[in-house]
Amino acid sequence: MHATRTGTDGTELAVSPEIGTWLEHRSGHADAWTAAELVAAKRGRTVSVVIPARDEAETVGEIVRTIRTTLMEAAPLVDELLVVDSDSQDTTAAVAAEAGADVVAQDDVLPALPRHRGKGEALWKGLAATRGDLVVFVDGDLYDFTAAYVTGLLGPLLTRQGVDYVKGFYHRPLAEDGHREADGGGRVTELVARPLLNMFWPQLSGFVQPLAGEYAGRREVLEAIPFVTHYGVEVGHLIDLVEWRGLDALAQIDLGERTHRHQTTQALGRMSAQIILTILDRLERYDRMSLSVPPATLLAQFQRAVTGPGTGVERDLVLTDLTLEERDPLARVPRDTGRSLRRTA
Ligand SMILES: O=c1ccn([C@@H]2O[C@H](COP(=O)(O)OP(=O)(O)O)[C@@H](O)[C@H]2O)c(=O)[nH]1
Ligand SMILES: O=C(O)[C@@H](COP(=O)(O)O)O[C@H]1O[C@H](CO)[C@@H](O)[C@H](O)[C@H]1O
Repeated sequence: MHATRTGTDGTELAVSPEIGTWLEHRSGHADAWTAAELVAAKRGRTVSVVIPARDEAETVGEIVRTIRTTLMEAAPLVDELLVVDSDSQDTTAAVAAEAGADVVAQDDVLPALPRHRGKGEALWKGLAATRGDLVVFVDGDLYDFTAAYVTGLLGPLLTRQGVDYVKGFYHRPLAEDGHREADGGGRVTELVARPLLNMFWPQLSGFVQPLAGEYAGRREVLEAIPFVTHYGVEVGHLIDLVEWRGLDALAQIDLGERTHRHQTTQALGRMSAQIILTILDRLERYDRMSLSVPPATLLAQFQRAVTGPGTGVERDLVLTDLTLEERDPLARVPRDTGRSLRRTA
């Protein structure tokens, strides 16, 4: 990829040489490795896959079956497959178990700790409940998941030196109600995360999908960083890791195309606010900005009235507490490490 472009006024624009070099040698494609090659590359290391799932009964079963049949039975690449049931109100847990996953309720992991809600909480609990040396995170709402998602993310971790964390990237169509916009997905990425990361952590500007829900890392690194409990978890990881390990310890892999269940615009508004608050928190944490007045954390949204007049604007008021909560690095949390994994040669 030529990391230069001509600006609107004809001037030559270019990403920094660091980004250009990183794009060249820390980006790759999922097809670069076969499962058999990665099994041979394990050399005693074990692999866990964690799927956070809240009300994903429609899609989680196929994802689990794909991993179990192709990456556990046909090739012993994945040693542990865990679905974290994150307060589902549907049959997610039963569907996942039937398809062959281990299943744990989010609140049943480290139950003595205070409870939190959110995706990051599900991921942190999944990390705590597994033992693999390498951990792969895959969302449970994917419609076109393939085993290459997992082999692609594991490739750099099993075959490259110095890589601690690998993000997936893909084309993200916006497909809903029979309408499909080829690259309309990743709305929070394009409208919120990418602009802010480019402004404040330009070294991360080479990530095609900084919010991708498919990524993998080395356990000792994943257990050394905090997990924001809500949707700020991905952006929090990227900032914390680039500050701690440096850009060269991060990689990204082309996984092709990804379609998933899309949330409403208002839900993405809440997600955006959580991501913005996470970035503001990191700006202060890394001494890049000091806010004389801390941001408010109550989000007021308005939706078409279903309960009749009450707000004076003929709409229902939806209030969300966006207080940033995060789990400490798991390495600091005493826990039963009794569960071990069979280590293959
Ligand atoms: O509190 C939560 C919120 C989300 N998720 C899961 O995290 C993944 C990504 O969440 P979502 O699809 O809501 O985010 P999006 O992909 O729309 O940004 C999905 O498997 C969700 O079921 C979860 O386990 N707990
Ligand atoms: O990338 C995005 O903009 C959002 C929303 O995606 P869509 O606009 O619904 O395709 O999805 C991602 O963001 C979440 C917050 O980081 C992640 O948890 C999701 O896994 C990821 O799909």
